[in-house]
Amino acid sequence: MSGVSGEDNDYDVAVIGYGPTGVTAANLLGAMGLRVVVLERDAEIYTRARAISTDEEVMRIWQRVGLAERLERDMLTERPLDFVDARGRPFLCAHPTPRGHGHPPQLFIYQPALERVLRDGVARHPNVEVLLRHECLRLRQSADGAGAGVELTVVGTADDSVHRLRASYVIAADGGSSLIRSQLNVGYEGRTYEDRWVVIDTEMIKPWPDHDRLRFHCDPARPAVDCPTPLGHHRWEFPILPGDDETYLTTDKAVYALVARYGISRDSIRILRATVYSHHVRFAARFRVGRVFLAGDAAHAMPPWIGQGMAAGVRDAANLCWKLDAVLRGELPETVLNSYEAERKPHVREVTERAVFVGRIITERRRPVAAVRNSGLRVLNRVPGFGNWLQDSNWIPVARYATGLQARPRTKASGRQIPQPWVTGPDGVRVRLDDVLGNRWLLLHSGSPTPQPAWDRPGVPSLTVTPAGSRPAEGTLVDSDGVLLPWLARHRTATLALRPDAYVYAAAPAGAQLPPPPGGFTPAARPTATTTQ
Ligand SMILES: O=C(O)CCc1cccc(O)c1
Repeated sequence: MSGVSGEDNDYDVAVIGYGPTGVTAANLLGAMGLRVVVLERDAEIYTRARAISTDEEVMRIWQRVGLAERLERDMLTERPLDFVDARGRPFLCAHPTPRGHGHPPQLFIYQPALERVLRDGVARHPNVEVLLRHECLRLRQSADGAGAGVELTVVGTADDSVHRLRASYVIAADGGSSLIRSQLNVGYEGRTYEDRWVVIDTEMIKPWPDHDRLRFHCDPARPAVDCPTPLGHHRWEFPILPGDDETYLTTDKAVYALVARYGISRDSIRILRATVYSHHVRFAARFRVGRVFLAGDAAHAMPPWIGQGMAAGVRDAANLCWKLDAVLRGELPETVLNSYEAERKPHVREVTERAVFVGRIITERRRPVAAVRNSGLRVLNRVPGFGNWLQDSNWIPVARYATGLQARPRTKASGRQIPQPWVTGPDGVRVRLDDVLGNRWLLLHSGSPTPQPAWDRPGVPSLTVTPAGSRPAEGTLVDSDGVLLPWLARHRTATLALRPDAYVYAAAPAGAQLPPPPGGFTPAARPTATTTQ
């Protein structure tokens, strides 16, 4: 399969780091037909992986590369979440409800299994070359203009071979201690928490009561995370307190002593690994240096309390990859790549602030404050719907871009991602919305479409949403679940210009003209739908 560039050792995109961010980028870029090289220092999937959850928006991204259904088979859904006091009594309970992205709202994962499926997904793309045990020693960017790109000096650590590769762009997804970020001299400001945590992955041998719900044990003496993870696993996390012997705490003996407090014995779990981690709040000073983009933990780090660290990296990959594809194909000017940081950084900051806030609730060590917390939240929790409100509207901040790649003037719909209900496509088949949208620019109308001459070009198809019960027809999609038309009405919109990531670029009320497309916009026609599960 040929990509945009042609020469051997000459790639459209080099992805450095093959964790969840890198492997998602490789899947997205691979599906776009670009010529990609992935460089990964390690020989195997990292078994001491950290993430244990993901969410519906991230599943929507993996749906785009045809992997959501397969991944979900290895995930746990519909698991409630309790904050419990030192005696195990819940004071705050939440059962996540969907936000309308077409997937379960919260899914627990076993990261090594997830990465295996994502890597197998990359193997579908002969245009993606994966070089394990290869490290990028040096990057050199050549000046803009014809032939501009990045030269990578790469060492194969198996045989110390040195290679020179070229790529038009680089995605550095090489983790929190990113060598690429250091090479670029980009700061990584923020803080690292004093308390380190021992993170324990176990295999469940015999279930115990409440083994299948996420519980934050908000015990001021020693808080703990106790979380079901799929494929027969269970995760525990405990802080290392002043006076603890860190090395001892990772031994089986110490771990069994820690979990014994929750009635768990050697008959219930087998310890797979216990690793010590620090929590950080950090942001790269810049997400872009010329043709190199920092993504995932290389760009930002947050504490784990709302299960969003990995998700943030996957969102980075999704935001960046379609823009790189458009620029490489000459469909959009290079300047749109600045919108990556403009869109991602504010959202990551907001999510990080939320994680910090929730962490404060969980890890409160002052007994009197913890007592007030418990009784106050217990009262609030009895207010009907509070738990769900917490999950729905305030738990994980929704990405709504205030700046970035969107038209002016902004409308109520601008910068939002359209929900993803099930719809009936033109061929009468019931599918998720994105499978009809097909990862491309598209105009979506309700009612009788107002002609939009500024958008009239082959690469921007139009679809009209018709009410549930309508007959499927060419150029329409039936809002069979009754979600899209009310959403458009609520956002005072009759026509939307959607970006390939299903975010709203521009919106107009009935009879009005959309603002024009971005400058230099020359989209090529794409196939009708690109994703099948
Ligand atoms: O502590 C962790 O590692 C993550 C805990 C977590 C997982 C999923 C959702 C959530 O709110 C927290």
